[in-house]
Amino acid sequence: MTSELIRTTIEGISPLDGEAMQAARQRQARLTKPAGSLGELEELSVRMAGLAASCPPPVLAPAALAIFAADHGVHAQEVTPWPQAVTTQMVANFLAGGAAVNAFARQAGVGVTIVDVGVLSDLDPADGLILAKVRNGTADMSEEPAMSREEAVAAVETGIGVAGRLIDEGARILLTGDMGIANTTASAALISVFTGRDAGMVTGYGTGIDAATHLRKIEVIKRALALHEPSAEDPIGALSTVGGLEHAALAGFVLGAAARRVPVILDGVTAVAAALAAQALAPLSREAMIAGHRSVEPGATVALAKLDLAPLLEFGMRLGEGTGAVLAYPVVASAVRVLHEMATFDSAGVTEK
Ligand SMILES: O=C(O)c1ccc[n+]([C@@H]2O[C@H](COP(=O)([O-])O)[C@@H](O)[C@H]2O)c1
Ligand SMILES: Cc1cc2nc[nH]c2cc1C
Repeated sequence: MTSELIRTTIEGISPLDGEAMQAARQRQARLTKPAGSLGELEELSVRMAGLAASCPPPVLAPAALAIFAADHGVHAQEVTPWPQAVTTQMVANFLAGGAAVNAFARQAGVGVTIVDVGVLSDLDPADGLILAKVRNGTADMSEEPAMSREEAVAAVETGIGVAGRLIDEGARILLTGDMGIANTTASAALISVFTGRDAGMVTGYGTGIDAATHLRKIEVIKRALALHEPSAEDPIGALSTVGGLEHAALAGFVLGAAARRVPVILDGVTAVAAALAAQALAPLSREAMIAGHRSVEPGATVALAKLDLAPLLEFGMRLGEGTGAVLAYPVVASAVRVLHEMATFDSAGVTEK
C-alpha cells in the first residue's frame, strides 16, 4: 500500500512517555511561580517531556526549518492571480536570504533549508537547497490525478528523509515551510477530504483573489473531489489525487519527526493540511505537532480542530514559507527552558503560600 520506509517510520511512532510527563508536572508545581501562571506553556512543556521521554526534555536548539517547494497543475484553472514562475523565483529569493522567512529565521536563530520536491523548472544546485524533485509540478487535479501513488509515496519518503537528515545534523526541533503557487487549492481539497467538510467551508482567498475567483476555486475543488472520490481511509490516495508534492513531503516530514521523538512546529494552511494526512497515516504523530499560528485561511481552523491543536500565535497571517512556525519557535523553546532553568521554591528560598 505504501512503502517499507513509510511503514517502518509509522511503526516507529510511539505514545508520549507518561512517567516523564508526570515528572514535568511535578516540577512545574515546584517552580517559583504561582501554579498554572504560565498558562498553556506549562502543558506544552509537559508534552515536550513526554515526547522526549525525559524530564527535563532537551533544550530545543538548534532549530531547523525545511521549506518544501512545488508547483501545481491546477494553476491552469486560474485559482490564483500569480504566475507559476513565482515558485521558482521565490526559491531563489529564499536562497539569497531575501524573503520574510529569512528575516524571521535570522531573528530567531533558525536554520533554513529549501527542498525542491516538485518545482516546475529544473533548479541548479545551491548551498541550502536539497534537490529532490519527484516530478516537475503536479497535473491538474480537476482533470486527472495530481500525481501517481508512486510519486506521492516518493514525496512522503523525501519528507521523512529530510527530517532524518536535519535531526542527524543536530536539529532538536523541526519547523515546516512551504512554497507553491496555487497550493491553497490543494490544501483546501485535502482538508475537505480529511475533515469531511464541504469545499465551500474550507476554501479561502489564498494570496488574495476576488470573489469570482473564490467561487471558481471552490467549484474546481468540488470537481476534483467528485472526479477522484478521495477518502480519508486512503491518505496516500488523497495526497496523490488532490494533494501537492509539498503536502506529501510535509506529511512525511511530520512522520519522520514524530518517529524520532522530535517536535515539529506547523506553519499555515499547507502544513496543517499535510498534518491531517500524517495523522490519518499515524494518529500518534499528532503528539509531536505544535501549531505555530492560525492562518486566516478558513481551512486552517477546521484542520486545527481536527488535529485538536491550539495555535500559539494569531496574527492574521497568510504568507506561508514557514513564517508562522519561525515566529512561534522562541515560545516553544522558552516553554522547555522553564523546566531546565527555573529555580524551585526550595532552591531559591522563596516562601510558598
Ligand atoms: O500559510 C498559509 O496559510 C498561506 C495562506 C495563503 C497563501 N500562502 C502561500 O501562498 C502560496 C499559495 O497561494 P495561492 O493563492 O497561489 O494558492 C503558497 O506559496 C503559500 O505558501 C500561504
Ligand atoms: C510573493 C509571494 C511570496 C510568497 N511566499 C510564500 N508564498 C508566496 C506567494 C507569493 C506570491
